[in-house]
Amino acid sequence: MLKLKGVKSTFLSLGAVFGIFALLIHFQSQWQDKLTIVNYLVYPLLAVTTLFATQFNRSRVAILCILWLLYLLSINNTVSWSNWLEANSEWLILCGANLFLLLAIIKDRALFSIHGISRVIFILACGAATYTWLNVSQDIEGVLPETSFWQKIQPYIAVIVPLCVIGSVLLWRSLSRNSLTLTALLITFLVWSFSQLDMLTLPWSLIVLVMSSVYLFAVSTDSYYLAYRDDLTSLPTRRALNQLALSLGRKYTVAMLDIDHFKKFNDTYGHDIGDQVLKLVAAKMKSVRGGGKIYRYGGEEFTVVFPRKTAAQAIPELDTLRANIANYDMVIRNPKRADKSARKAKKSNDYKTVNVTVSIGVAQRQPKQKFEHALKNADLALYRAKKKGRNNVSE
Ligand SMILES: Nc1nc2c(ncn2[C@@H]2O[C@H](COP(=O)(O)OP(=O)(O)OP(=O)(O)O)[C@@H](O)[C@H]2O)c(=O)[nH]1
Repeated sequence: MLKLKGVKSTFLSLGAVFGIFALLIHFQSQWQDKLTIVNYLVYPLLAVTTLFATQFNRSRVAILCILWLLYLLSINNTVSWSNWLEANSEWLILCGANLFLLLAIIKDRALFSIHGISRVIFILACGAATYTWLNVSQDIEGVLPETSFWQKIQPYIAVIVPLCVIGSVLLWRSLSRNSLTLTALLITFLVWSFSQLDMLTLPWSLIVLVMSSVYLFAVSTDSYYLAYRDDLTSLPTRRALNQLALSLGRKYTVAMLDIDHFKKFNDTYGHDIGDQVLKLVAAKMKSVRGGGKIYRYGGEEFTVVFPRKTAAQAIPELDTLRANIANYDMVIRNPKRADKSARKAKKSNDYKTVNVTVSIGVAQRQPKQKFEHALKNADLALYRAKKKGRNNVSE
């Protein structure tokens, strides 16, 4: 299934990178004489990106950088296989595309381990499979019907048709996964194919320089998300909340939200269903109005911060949120079929509907008060909300 975030980030990234290439082509005269600097810069940048990617366990990006490095060395005739590559351009373009597809399918695993060896074997197998395909495609071309339709298609069977298939798979994976690494692979594939087919005419060192920057951006953004986003709910974590606290002004309101009787819920339905409920509550919380910023504080506790808002302004928004959650019939999949979408599960009667309520404690920051103190007051207010019988907002 397509993910809205995946669609957005894929098209934004594609637009940004191809926009940069368009600008580079447009202003060619301005940088032509500085190409030697680019030629020197690209190698250290590739090395830094490889180290950075390895450090953050993004082995696929590290492999990409190593492949680019080998390619640059081969086109500069510094390695022994340069001439062979030049004579086998069809193999080169298709093998490159197959490698990007392979990297989109395998997982990020530590490079310096048994997985590193398996990656090398996969890459060699990719090269061999490409070679076999090019031979087989010649046989296919030989047995095609003599009709004009097949004769028109014939020149494209060996390279263009596989490129279109690979491009479609990469596009689909990027749109449906919301992963910057997959988007970077899609961009790499497009840049590689367009350049090899002479549709993008820029020096390779410049292309690789731009691509290395794209990888650095992808790895650092992914790492930021890893550190500041909660894995289960995708909400920012307590670490991100502490970061926000540093930039808050004098006036703000903090709310602590806790799911009622969640231990009993877990005991009744199991931890997996508890996890699904946490996700659904988090998704519902994202709809809070009034500029509320949502964080997963920990466990089944969430924090909402309303910058520049008084408690009186925040409470109606929080009460609407509380009511929305209480009235929300949550469709829960059977955890054994967690791979199925809720809609499919609904069709097959393999679902149940559950409801939860939440209690919310609110505190407005008092003059000269630190963020931790305001948070503590919100926690005390939450305690009062629980005492009052839960499913309410207390100040
Ligand atoms: N499924 C799941 N459960 C969690 C997670 N984090 C915390 N919990 C559970 O949340 C429950 C919290 O229970 P308590 O703090 O005793 O409170 P409660 O049952 O919600 O009761 P009240 O807060 O008094 O209404 C515990 O059973 C935790 O195991 C999580 O990530 N997933």
